[in-house]
Amino acid sequence: MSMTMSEKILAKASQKNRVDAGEIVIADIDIAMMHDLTGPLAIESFNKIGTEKVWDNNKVVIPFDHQVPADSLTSANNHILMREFVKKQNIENFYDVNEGVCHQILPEFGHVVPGEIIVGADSHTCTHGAFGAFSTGIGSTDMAMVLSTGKLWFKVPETIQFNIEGTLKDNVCSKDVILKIIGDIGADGATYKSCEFSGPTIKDMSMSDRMVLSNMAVEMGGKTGLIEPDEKTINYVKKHSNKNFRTYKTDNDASSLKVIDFEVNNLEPQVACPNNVDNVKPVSEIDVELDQVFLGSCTNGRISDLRDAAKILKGKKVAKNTRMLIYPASRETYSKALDEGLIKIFIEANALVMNPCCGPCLGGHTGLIGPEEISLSTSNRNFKGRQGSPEGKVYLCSPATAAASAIEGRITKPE
Ligand SMILES: CC(C)[C@H](C(=O)O)[C@@H](O)C(=O)O
Ligand code: SF4
Repeated sequence: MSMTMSEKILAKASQKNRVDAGEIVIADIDIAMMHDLTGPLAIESFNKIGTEKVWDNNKVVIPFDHQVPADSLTSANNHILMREFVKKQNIENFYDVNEGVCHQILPEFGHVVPGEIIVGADSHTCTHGAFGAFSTGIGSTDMAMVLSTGKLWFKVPETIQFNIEGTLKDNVCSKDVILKIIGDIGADGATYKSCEFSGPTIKDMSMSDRMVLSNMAVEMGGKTGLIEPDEKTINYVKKHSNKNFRTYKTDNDASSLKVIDFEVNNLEPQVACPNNVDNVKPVSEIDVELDQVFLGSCTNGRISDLRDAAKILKGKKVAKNTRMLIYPASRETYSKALDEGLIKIFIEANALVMNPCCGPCLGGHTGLIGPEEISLSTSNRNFKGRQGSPEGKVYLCSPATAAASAIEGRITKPE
């Protein structure tokens, strides 16, 4: 009987031959991730449940990334609480303040493989759908139940498949594709749907470009953001992980499947304007002066993103009245950027290169914007107050648009 990729993975995880959209299942969890901001609450709830040991200390992954290194006594105390938990529970997959953004380091360290169920106490856990895993964000109290039992209930989602065709023009990136999709269908256009990205344009994309699409599935309400594994997926996963895995694909005649077609041959670079992710316009329609440009985050802080930006910034300078902050998404990304001479290009352009972490993305650590300031950002959210002051404004774009705009000091088409 025909099923979607999500249905197949949830059926396997709940030991069933078949599940249907709308059905409630109790699934075995393969990976549970919590970070320095959501971990403390999950641990508090876990302690209330009273279970002595986590269900499987090899399946729990704990990265520190939101407030690293500690920027206040509160975050220092959170870190201490979590390090103690790591020790007591004998959690080997612990990544302290030096490693980088959770959604980047999970695949880098081989925790992500196709066909598994991954839950994270962070909404952008949908990023790992790019590897064909059913991966989704959950709350801290749900995480406490997972830590305690290794299981979680899910309502099986229906699927919207975004079938993307066409060749992207130079300097048009996967970020522009996902911004266009969200602009068209709206911030609630895929609420509780399993979003699936497919078609020839996706086949041509690298794993990092695919991660950008999956990462932003939640910004249109998606439960997850899947991409059918292919040779590129398998090569990446085999390089990073020694886990066994199985791949799944959606049957074209699955009854809960809806397909939406997109053609991207003539797509222009896109920008999401304040204060909503679906307030999307082509970059050529916007003319705004910038106080800050942020290149980084789990959406666009990977090595390919830094390369895209460096190509444009090479030999140029960031505009005088604009500051550019660059946060490589992980230590590995930082190290590659060093080897490839990208960091030198950034420093010579007068950009500020920071440590791998979430940075200004959620306005809770470094690089906040003040009242009336305007930020252009390669991250995924731009609601009021997201990067600091509620009177500040955030525009979202691709790394190429960010780099070109930093040089001009205003939102500019990358050329
Ligand atoms: C802190 C965390 C709960 C939050 C999330 O879940 O997404 C953050 O990562 C974000 O991007 O807003
Ligand atoms: S980089 Fe931003 S979106 Fe991603 S996990 Fe960190 S705060 Fe959330």
